Amino acid sequence: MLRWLTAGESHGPELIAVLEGLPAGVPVLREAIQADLQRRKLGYGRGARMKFEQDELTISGGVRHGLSMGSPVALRIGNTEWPKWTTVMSADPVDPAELQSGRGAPLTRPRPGHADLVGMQKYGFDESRPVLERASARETAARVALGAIARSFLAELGIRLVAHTLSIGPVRVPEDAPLPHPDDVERLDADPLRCLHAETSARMVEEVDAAHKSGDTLGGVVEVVAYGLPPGLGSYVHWDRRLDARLAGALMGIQAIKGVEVGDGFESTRRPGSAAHDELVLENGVIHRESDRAGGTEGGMSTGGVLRVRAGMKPIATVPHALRTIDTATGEAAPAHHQRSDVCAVPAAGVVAEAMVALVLAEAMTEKFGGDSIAETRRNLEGYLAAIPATLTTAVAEGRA
Ligand SMILES: Cc1cc2nc3c(=O)[nH]c(=O)nc-3n(C[C@H](O)[C@H](O)[C@H](O)COP(=O)(O)O)c2cc1C
Ligand SMILES: C=C(O[C@@H]1CC(C(=O)O)=C[C@@H](OP(=O)(O)O)[C@H]1O)C(=O)O
Repeated sequence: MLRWLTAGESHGPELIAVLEGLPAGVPVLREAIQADLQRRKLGYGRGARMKFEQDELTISGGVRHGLSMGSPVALRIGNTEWPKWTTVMSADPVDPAELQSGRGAPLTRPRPGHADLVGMQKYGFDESRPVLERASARETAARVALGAIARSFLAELGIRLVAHTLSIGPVRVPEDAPLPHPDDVERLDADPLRCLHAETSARMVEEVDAAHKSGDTLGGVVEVVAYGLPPGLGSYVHWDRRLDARLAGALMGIQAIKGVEVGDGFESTRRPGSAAHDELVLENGVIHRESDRAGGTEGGMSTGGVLRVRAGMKPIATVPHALRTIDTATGEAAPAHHQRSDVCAVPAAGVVAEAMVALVLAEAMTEKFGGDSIAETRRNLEGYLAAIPATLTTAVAEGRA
C-alpha cells in the first residue's frame, strides 16, 4: 500500500513530502523530480513568484544511489523567499509589534472564493494569514515531487501518462483533436498553455492577456491521459475501492478544481445508451473496444484501455479588480485584500493533475500487485496478465508505437 503526506506553508522555510510503501529498486533521480517541479512553474498567466522560485530540492531519505530502498522517501522543497518571511512565519513566538505593518499586517479582508473567511471561522483566527499559508497551491509543489516518483514507478511497469490543457475560459481545443501521448511531453512543455493545438493555444494566450489587462482571472479544463494500464485496478465491490472515485477524489483535492469527468463524462449523459458505451469486437483474436467513451474504467476498475480524466479549475480567487468583502476588523464593506497572484494557473494545474493521477495509479498498482522490490511487483503483474484466459484477453493500450 502506498501512502503520502505533505506539510509546509507557502512562505515558511520549506515544503515536506513523504511517500511510504514504494517498493525498492525504483529509480528516484533528483533531475527527474526537479524537471517536474520546473514544468509546474511554467504556463502562461502565472504570477511573479514563479519567475524566481527555485523549488530547491533535497532528498532526505529512502533513496540510495538513485534507487528507492523500500523505506519512506522523504523530500524537502525550499521556499526561495523564506529569508524575507522569517519573522512573519517564525515557528517561534515573536513580538506582536513586529506584526502590525508590512508583510506581517493582519489580513482582515477575506477574499471571496479563497479559503480565508471559512478558515478563520473554523480555526479561530482573527486574520487570514495562517489560513492562506496552507490553503495556497504552493503545496502542490510537494505533490508534484511525489508524483514524479510515482511516475517513475509506473514507467517501470510500462505505464506512462501525460496532461494537457483542454480549455481556458471559453477557448477550447477542437473536439476532434488527437489525444496527447507521453512522447508529446516536450512539445507540451514548450507551449505556453500546455496545449498541442497551436491555433487554440494562441487564442488562449490572447484570452489570458485580455483577462490580465482588465484586472480579471481565468479558469479552464485539463485532461490527464494514461497508457499501458492493466485491466482490474480498483474494484466494484465497495464504493471507496472504485478507481474512478479515487481518481475523482484526488483531482478534486487540488486547489480550485471544481469538477471532474471520467471519459466522455457529462457529454455521455446527453447520448442514448446505444451511443454511449464501448462495444466489444474481436481483433487479431483478442477482445477490442471499438471506442473509448468510458475513458478507461468500467465498474470502478481500469479496463486496460487508455485512461482519460478531466479536471475543471475555477478562475483564480485573488481577482486584481478586487471583489467585494467585509473587513472583519471593522465590520465595514471593503475590497478584498490583494496580493501578488496568478491570472491563470490552468497549465500548472495540469501538471499537478498528472501527479495526482500518477499517485492514485501507483497506489492501485501496489495494492493489486504488492511487491517489496520493483522486480517482485513486475513478476506479479506479468503472472496476473498471463493467467487471464485467452478468451478474456484484451489488448493492453500502449498508445503510439
Ligand atoms: C497551480 C495553482 C496555482 C494557484 N494560484 C493561485 C493564485 O495565485 N491566487 C489565488 O488566489 N488562487 C490560486 N490558486 C487557487 C487557490 O489555491 C484555491 O482557490 C484556494 O486554495 C481555495 O480552494 P478552492 O478553490 O478549492 O475552494 C491556485 C491553484 C492552483 C492549482
Ligand atoms: C507559490 C505558488 O503559487 C501560489 C498559489 C497561491 C494560492 O493562493 O494558491 C497564491 C500565490 O502565492 P504568492 O502570494 O506567494 O505568490 C501563488 O504564487 C506555487 O505554485 O508554488
